Amino acid sequence: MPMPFSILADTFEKLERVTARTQMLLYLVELFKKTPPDVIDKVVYFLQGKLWPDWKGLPELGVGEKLLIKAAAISLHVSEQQLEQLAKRLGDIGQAIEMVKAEKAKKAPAPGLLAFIKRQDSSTVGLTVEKVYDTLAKIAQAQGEGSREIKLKLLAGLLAEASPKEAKYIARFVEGKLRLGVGDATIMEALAVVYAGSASMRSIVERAYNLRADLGLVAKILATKGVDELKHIKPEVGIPIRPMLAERLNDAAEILRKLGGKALVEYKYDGERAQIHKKGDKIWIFSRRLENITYMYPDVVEMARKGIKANEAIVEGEIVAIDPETGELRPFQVLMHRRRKHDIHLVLSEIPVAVYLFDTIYVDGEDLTVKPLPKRHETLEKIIEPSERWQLAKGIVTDSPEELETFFLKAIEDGAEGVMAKAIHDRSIYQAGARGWLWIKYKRDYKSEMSDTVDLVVIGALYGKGRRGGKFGALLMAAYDPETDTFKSVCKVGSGFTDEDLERLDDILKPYIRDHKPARVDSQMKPDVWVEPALVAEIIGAELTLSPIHTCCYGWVRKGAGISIRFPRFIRWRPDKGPEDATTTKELYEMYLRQLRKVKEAT
Ligand SMILES: Nc1ncnc2c1ncn2[C@@H]1O[C@H](COP(=O)(O)OP(=O)(O)OP(=O)(O)O)[C@@H](O)[C@H]1O
Repeated sequence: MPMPFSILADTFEKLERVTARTQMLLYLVELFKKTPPDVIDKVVYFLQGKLWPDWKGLPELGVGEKLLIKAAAISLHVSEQQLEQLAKRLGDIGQAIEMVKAEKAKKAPAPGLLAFIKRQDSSTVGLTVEKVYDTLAKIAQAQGEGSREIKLKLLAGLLAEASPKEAKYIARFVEGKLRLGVGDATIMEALAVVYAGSASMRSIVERAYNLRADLGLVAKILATKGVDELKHIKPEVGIPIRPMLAERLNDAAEILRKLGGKALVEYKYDGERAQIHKKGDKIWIFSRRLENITYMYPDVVEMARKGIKANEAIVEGEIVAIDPETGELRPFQVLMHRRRKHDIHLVLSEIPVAVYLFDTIYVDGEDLTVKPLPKRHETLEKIIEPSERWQLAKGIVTDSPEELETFFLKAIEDGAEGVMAKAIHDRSIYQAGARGWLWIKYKRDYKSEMSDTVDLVVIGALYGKGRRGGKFGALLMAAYDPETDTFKSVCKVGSGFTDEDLERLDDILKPYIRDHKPARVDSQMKPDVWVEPALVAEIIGAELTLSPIHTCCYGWVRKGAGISIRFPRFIRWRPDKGPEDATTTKELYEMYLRQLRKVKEAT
């Protein structure tokens, strides 16, 4: 049974206006109930605002504003100029198209019999989700010579067939501006309700998504084969796995206690996490956010091809910039220059890298995520052929806090960020997508009371004063709460920015500015403009404090108060992190408790 695209357009309209996550969930449940199982993947991709997972490295739509206006003008029989002006006035091309289309429909002459029949016919079938998806996919795949014409024709045809509302959303999708503010976790919860009978089954959907980062695919397996099938999902080469993450502590003895007395302690390299997949001669590299970054590291591809002895494998390591002369480690910022350079081959010698491997997830048919760390490590050692720039992370196994502390100091001296301590007991499995106490990071002290930075998400912006009048001067920042899939306010940060940071702020924020509070944002403080949670920044402050205004951990420590940061300072953007990778409310709570303990010990 084909699914009318109008159902999706109606849902988009509702989602756009929603201000509470519970309501958002209800709309999604309603939508999935109306979705035939064989198109659920497409519906999920539409909700994510994409045609396929980013990591697939498939082409994007490749339709700019100009082409969109041209296609819409053809389909509407109006001039491009006319449409462009209206779009400018409304600040939204989608809305302009909708308006002109609705106006035309009203003015259309009384239909002759043929047109009447045609209209009746198309209104019963109308545009289907499949047709819209397939046409958009064709538009994306049109590459090379003559592709502009093909894209134009396909898009104009699609817009001509659409109703005014459908055309609006198609245009927004094409522009990459279909920002519904629906998080993956909320989609998963709705899927669990509809196809597995209860929201509590979200964890099974989540596990599958953690091992196969393709929510459309996971939804389709669930909808067509049932929840049992999801339980048996294994990693697959070429499909990224959501990475295992670490908790944090700053005390060697406490770290060892938490890990069961004895641990593998490794350098925590300050670079970019890389999940390297190998199948025969083919290599993929995925980032911490599961983007396909293979093209950025042709040198690492070569190293992996030579340095992995297995035929099929998934290994993890940190790519670090090194000094071309001395081979010493260089900081993360140096590596990030590679992201900004267009001609990668030019920077290969300018910014050489080394890879320090620390885990293996899959080797020649064997799913290692369910195996304890010592077994995974042993396998890693077996399949790696080390070379100067391709080796295992430096590490020791220890049960002594003193030894751990000395190793930590040595790591810092060598240019690492600190150490990663990892459990080595029988239950030390690879927890894909989870931040747990099996891995603990111990980072350098930033010489202030607040001993570690946090990564917070921008949810609002405030205009500056004086010299900065009329431009943004401060950001409202939030922590992520995975339980409720919401972003809770922590602090307003207005210092630490360089002049250059401030100059770029307007441009960086622009695509995410909203005229109402985004549905997943939980904040009592009202900024000058709301910002859709998308941008992550690293923040440090003097200390964690209790605040009556901020909603992070509200009521956890004291009734009527949340946790905030005193004297927060911006350190840097974290483009390698998505909003759901930000510091969580629970982490801030634990940091607050530790700080409290330290203060007590000192007095
Ligand atoms: N030996 C190592 N083992 C595991 N991870 C390592 C190691 N060395 C460096 N890392 C990096 O440390 C990160 C683990 O810290 P965490 O799970 O908190 O992620 P994160 O939030 O990106 O960390 P941070 O913000 O502290 O850099 C990994 O994602 C990886 O990039």
